[in-house]
Amino acid sequence: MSADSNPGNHTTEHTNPTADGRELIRFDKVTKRFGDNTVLDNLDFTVAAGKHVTLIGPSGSGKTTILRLLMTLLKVDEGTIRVDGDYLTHEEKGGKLVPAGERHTREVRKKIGMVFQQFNLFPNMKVLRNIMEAPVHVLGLGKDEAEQRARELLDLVGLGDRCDAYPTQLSGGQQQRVAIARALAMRPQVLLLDEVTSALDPELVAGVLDVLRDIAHTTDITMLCVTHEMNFARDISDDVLMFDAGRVIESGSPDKIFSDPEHERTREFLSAVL
Ligand SMILES: Nc1ncnc2c1ncn2[C@@H]1O[C@H](COP(=O)(O)OP(=O)(O)OP(=O)(O)O)[C@@H](O)[C@H]1O
Repeated sequence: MSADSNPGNHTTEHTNPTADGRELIRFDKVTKRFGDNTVLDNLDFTVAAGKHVTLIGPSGSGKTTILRLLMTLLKVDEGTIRVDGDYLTHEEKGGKLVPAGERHTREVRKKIGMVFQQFNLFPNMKVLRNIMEAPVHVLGLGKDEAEQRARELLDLVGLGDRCDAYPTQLSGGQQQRVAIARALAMRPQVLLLDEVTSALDPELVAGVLDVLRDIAHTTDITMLCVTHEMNFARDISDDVLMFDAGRVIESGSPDKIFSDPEHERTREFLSAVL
């Protein structure tokens, strides 16, 4: 599984007919600290285009921090992150790598969509407008085209008949499906999923996971997913990365990680959650 002799360097390489082998996400020696708490420690990993990668590990091991760094909601302390070859954390100026400016960051971030634990919909906008807002205002898409895209995505998530509802008129599961459609409306190359069912009542979880399974199996979008839903992780993942204390301690296919983990910490973690 490792890309080279560095045990911390993890590369996704399982067969996926939709992948073209291009590297879409690359973390190089990324360190992130909060005060004297080192949350990510010299982390290297890559995700190839079209792959679905799930991050698992104990609470506090740094999984969400990785997604927040990719969304540029946090900044790295050391190291670099690249998305589809472009530096997210830095930009090249006069042949030198310098910390990225706001404009550069905004451009690279357009390649990334994220669905959060809390749905974060705009409460004062109807469902259709929630989805159209960013394509119109960030991508500059015409209103008709944005609306057509939004309607198609609402059909995809099974909510084609709720265009005119306000978020508060929907169940949590429906709101999360709108949030998925909203993330996809930007046509991102990578979809980040951060414990997207954790805030839902149990009976609403399956509907959201079914939509995501569908997207995983019928599109070529790259996914990086943090979840405690291990059956879902098994279903959609090409690769599973097991985190502990800010490092990837083990990675491999879901069959390998869930059925025959090598690391004692992985075995302990799985016996606690499965
Ligand atoms: N904004 C912040 N300020 C200070 N500490 C933070 C901040 N965000 C995260 N942390 C700390 O960083 C560590 C990693 O947090 P992170 O949310 O990435 O873990 P996680 O693996 O996603 O955990 P969980 O499964 O519980 O969501 C934790 O110790 C957390 O308390």
